[in-house]
Amino acid sequence: MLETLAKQFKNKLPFVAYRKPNAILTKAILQHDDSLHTVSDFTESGFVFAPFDNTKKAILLPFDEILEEEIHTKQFSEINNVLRDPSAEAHKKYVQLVQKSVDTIQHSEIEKIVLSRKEEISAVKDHFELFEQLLHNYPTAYVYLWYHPKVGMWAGATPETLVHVQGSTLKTMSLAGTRKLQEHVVVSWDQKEIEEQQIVTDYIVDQLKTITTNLNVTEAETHQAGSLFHLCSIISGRMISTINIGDIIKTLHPTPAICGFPTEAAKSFILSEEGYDRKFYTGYLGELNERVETARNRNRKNQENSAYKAVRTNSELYVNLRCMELTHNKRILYIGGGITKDSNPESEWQETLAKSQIMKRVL
Ligand SMILES: C=C(O[C@@H]1C=C(C(=O)O)C=C[C@H]1O)C(=O)O
Repeated sequence: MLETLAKQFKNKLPFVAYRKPNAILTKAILQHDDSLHTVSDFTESGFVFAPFDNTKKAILLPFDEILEEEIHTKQFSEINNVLRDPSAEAHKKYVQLVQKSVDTIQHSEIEKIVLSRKEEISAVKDHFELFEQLLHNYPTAYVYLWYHPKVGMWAGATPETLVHVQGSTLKTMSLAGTRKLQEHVVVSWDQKEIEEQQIVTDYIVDQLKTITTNLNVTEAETHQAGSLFHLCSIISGRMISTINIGDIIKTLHPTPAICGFPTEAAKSFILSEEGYDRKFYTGYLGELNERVETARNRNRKNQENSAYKAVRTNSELYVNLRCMELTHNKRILYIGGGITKDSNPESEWQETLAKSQIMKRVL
């Protein structure tokens, strides 16, 4: 598969390759021309790649050609320890921005702001080697490599589901709070992280309660993502009949896990203060309205007969975190974290350093 993707890239044709969490097979979608398709009403079918800013268009790669294969990976080299830390200037700027966010939260209606920064590193490995290393190191993440000649190339290993929809069944996730893996230390959570994650859960439940039935929320549990831990609850339900995946995306994105709360106030703080364009970082990606045939009644004798088959559409979308943009000579890493009234600027900086290691170890 990797050779086919390399050929597609050489011919400047769009593709995406991805492996779902804990899956064996990697899937690839190859587009046969270089047109730039965008989503208009979410009834389209294809692989969606959407930016953080929901006023901007989401890109769609149609399912022109689908490949599926187990990629046997190996660790190429030792973990990359030679990368320099970000500059003192980057540190100072981020700490100041966190302080400004804490001050804003303490003096306004805003409860949470998710701040982020980017870090540029010279490219060493080839794009496909890097993808292989992501696959090798992060079996429980959604690992992807995405390319469009008119947009660029992105790769990531995200722990966060935006939403999965199978027919009318819906499943989403509330993920927040971060701890670094430490040997022989059992993770424990402070009030700050518990509240931070509860803001996300409450928001999702509130957004979904009028458009779903049978809503169920699990207790927050510790969820491991590479060398990090997060607090996570699963929220599931059934969409009412007048609702489609587009309505669900519009109600959920951007969630307080990657934007803040209340959404509009947090978003305008981010757009005016963060000082750079997040592009597709904290956007979402995945299969949109994939048609899946299912046998309607397993007891029927004639299962071949199409009358006994039902077609439903599935969508499986993930939040674009632990990701980077790949240019011919650079890897641009995007990293962030949630700020609340109790955030400590230096700890928030350390959190972004820990998160950046997820990408740095495969560079
Ligand atoms: C924003 C990021 O992660 C999000 C923020 C988290 C936090 O604030 O603790 C945890 C998981 C994600 O929902 C990121 O990884 O860049």
